Amino acid sequence: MASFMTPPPAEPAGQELAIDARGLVKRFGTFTALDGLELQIPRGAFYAFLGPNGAGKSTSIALLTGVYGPDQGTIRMLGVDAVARPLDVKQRVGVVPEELSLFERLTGRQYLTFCARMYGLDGAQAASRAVELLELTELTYKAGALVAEYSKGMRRRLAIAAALIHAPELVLLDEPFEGIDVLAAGVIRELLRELSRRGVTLLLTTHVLEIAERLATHAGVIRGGRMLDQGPVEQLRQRHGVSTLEAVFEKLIAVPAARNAKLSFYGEPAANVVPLRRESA
Ligand SMILES: Nc1ncnc2c1ncn2[C@@H]1O[C@H](COP(=O)(O)OP(=O)(O)OP(=O)(O)O)[C@@H](O)[C@H]1O
Repeated sequence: MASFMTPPPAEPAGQELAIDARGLVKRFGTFTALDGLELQIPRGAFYAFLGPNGAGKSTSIALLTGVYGPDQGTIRMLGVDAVARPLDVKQRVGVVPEELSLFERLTGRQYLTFCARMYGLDGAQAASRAVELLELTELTYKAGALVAEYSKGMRRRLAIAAALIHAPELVLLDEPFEGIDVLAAGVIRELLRELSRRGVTLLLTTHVLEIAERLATHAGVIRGGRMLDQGPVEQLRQRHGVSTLEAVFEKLIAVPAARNAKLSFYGEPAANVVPLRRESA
């Protein structure tokens, strides 16, 4: 596995938070997207940041990474005030945004080398990390092709490679599995697991709770820009008296009424149709 992924300096367990965001408020005009959000992620955690569509996950990531400033609240990342010293934080954090914007007229290899140089790596280091990360994301065969020629899943994998190029201590991934086929998803999952084993702190948003279930040590569920509950996955399961993260999610988020589909303009179900297996409520 990646030779440059040296673990960050050891911290006494449970004593320092990689992300400590308190009372975050973000408004877009009159709409309040984040409404006093609390987000605490211990160093070394693999944190699944969960919530329904529109809950405020991407907005939170935009605030954590300095895309927007908060209207209220504080953000400490890796012990640094991220609002006052955003550049110090950026050097140590990797980000895979949900909406990718890559340089289309570079090849995959050139793009990664460019990102590495932006983070101050020298030419030789940049080139060798690009090669290594192309391999780790199964993109070596596309290294010489223009990004414009990449499929959606390949772009997502390239963005993941780019986020790791400076060996960040903390990586934020907004829907990294979106558009990725099942085989590539396995590759990315193992890469994230390996980063986690090496002490890198990870924040992952995903709507695929099975992925969160398999990877996360910690989780937080938000809705309407507020944290409903967060903590180690085991504690969350116990607290809500259920055995899966999915069940924790469903207990916290009211099941939408739309789930009991009624189709008035179709006829009644035909008598001879084999009923589909009903999902458990
Ligand atoms: N630039 C913006 N201007 C106005 N409203 C915005 C803007 N960005 C986000 N919002 C609103 O803020 C809320 C939170 O959006 P956000 O994208 O953070 O949700 P999310 O949890 O990431 O959702 P999804 O799971 O669908 O990606 C939504 O109601 C959204 O419509």
